[in-house]
Amino acid sequence: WVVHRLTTNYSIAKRVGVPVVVIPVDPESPLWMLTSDYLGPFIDCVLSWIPYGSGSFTRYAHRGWDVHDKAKSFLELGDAFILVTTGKNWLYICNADTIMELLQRRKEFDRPVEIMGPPFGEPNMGLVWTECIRQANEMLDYWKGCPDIRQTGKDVRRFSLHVLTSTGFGKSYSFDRSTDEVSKEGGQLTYKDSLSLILENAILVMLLGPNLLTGSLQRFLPKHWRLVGRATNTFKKHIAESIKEEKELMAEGKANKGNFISAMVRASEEDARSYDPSTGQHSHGLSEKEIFGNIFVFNFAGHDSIAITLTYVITHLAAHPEIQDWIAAEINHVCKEQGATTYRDAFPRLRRCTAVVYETLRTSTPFPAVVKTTGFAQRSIKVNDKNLDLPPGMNIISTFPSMNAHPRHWGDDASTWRPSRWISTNQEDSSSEKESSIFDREILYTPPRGVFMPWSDGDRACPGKKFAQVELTGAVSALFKDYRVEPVPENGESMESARKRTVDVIEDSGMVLFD
Ligand code: HEM
Repeated sequence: WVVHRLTTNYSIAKRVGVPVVVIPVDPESPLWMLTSDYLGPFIDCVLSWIPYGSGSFTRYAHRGWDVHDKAKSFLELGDAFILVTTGKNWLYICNADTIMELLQRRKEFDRPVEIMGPPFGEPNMGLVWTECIRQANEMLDYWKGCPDIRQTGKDVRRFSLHVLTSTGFGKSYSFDRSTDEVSKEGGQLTYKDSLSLILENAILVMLLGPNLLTGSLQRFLPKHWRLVGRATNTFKKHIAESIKEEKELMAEGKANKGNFISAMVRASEEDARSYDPSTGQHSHGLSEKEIFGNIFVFNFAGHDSIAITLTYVITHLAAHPEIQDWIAAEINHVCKEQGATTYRDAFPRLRRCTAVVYETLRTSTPFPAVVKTTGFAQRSIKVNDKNLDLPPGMNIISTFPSMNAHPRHWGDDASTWRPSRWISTNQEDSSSEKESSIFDREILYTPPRGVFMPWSDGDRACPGKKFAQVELTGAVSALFKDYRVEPVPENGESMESARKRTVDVIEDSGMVLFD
């Protein structure tokens, strides 16, 4: 079967006219997804003893291979190549124009799965800013009490969860770690506990589905799965109550609560009142199930993405004390000397802090690719001057880590983490600018369209882009205003070698399905 699939897919791929690489597995198979993290290193080890070891299997069979490979494959094979697997054929693209075209021709190259984004308006950004500064300061207070911090991951996830519960649901929690051990056995789960359990077990929830976890067969499931089922039920109840409250406020003509769920309920109610004269149809607004789905997507998409990026930011900064001083000078100027602390005053001026976030997303992006499909039809796409005819059922991958590391766009030091590449200084010295400091004349670089897209682009781009920029810039400014981070040296190790080890840890990091 494997040989039959591979030869069929290979002959289809060959006709497209770009280089072809073959791997004898299906990266989309659930079995391979669950086992590849464990089997991958073992297979690598076995294959390294035979001549085939340096070939395509070890290089391309792991999920997230492009995170480590960066631009190498594209420098060797050109801007497009096809990975033939026992499942689909995957066309990998590292070309800004082609990627933009793919994202814009949405009707032809849709996403394999449809999901809808909730509203992310500018009015909510002040709330995001206030909450992320508060959470970052409380996280800092907690860290100040620790002799050294061996693991930031858990704390940063807590930070990100709290920003979501506050902005999404109007529930503000203190960072306090002593409330970690809530009674999850018999007692009532809070909104935060249930959301946290769902997010930590999101793969389980998606694989088994909420119906199985909460239905009549629930009592036959393992204890932990039952707890996740209980969390799913409780979460739904909290959302239902919140929707009801918001509708009552609306009916009484009262102001909304200023969080995402209320924004979504109101947008949905307005939509339900609208009438489309061209079709003669009234819109139905969003059902409770759809609002629940949107809230889940909002939380799922906004949780780990922030936690992963902030973890990388802190780790990069630990290896680069000079950049900590560079951003501290800006934070000092904007927040202390100029007294700008609000979203409107401070965020647009903290360009160096944003540059640190962008440079981290460039070198260690949490979303390595956007996947499109040709669907049921034959499509064509241009890569440089060549038109490629693509067969139905082919996946097309725009690989961000490769684009982000390509010397064509980022120069010879593309693989170096250097936030200053994002900042230029306006040299003009008009009379009104004489008083202004260097910080006020700095400009944040905007790369050409299609070159830097951690949030994707086009009409299916991340709706949380601004949310993420505000939250991450706010967190960096709060954490590094008065404090510095440095690696903890191991026995007898110099600080220089500890910093080098920190960079190695980043280089060695990658994607895993479970931790
Ligand atoms: C550094 C942080 C983030 C990055 C790099 C990021 C990146 C992305 C990307 C690349 C997509 C498109 C995925 C695809 O097309 O397959 C996406 C979708 C999405 N993101 Fe983000 N995101 C971030 C933070 C957030 C935050 C904070 C939120 C919400 C608070 C959020 C909400 C969403 C939602 C709801 C979608 C799905 C949109 C849809 O289906 O139309 N994201 N994100």
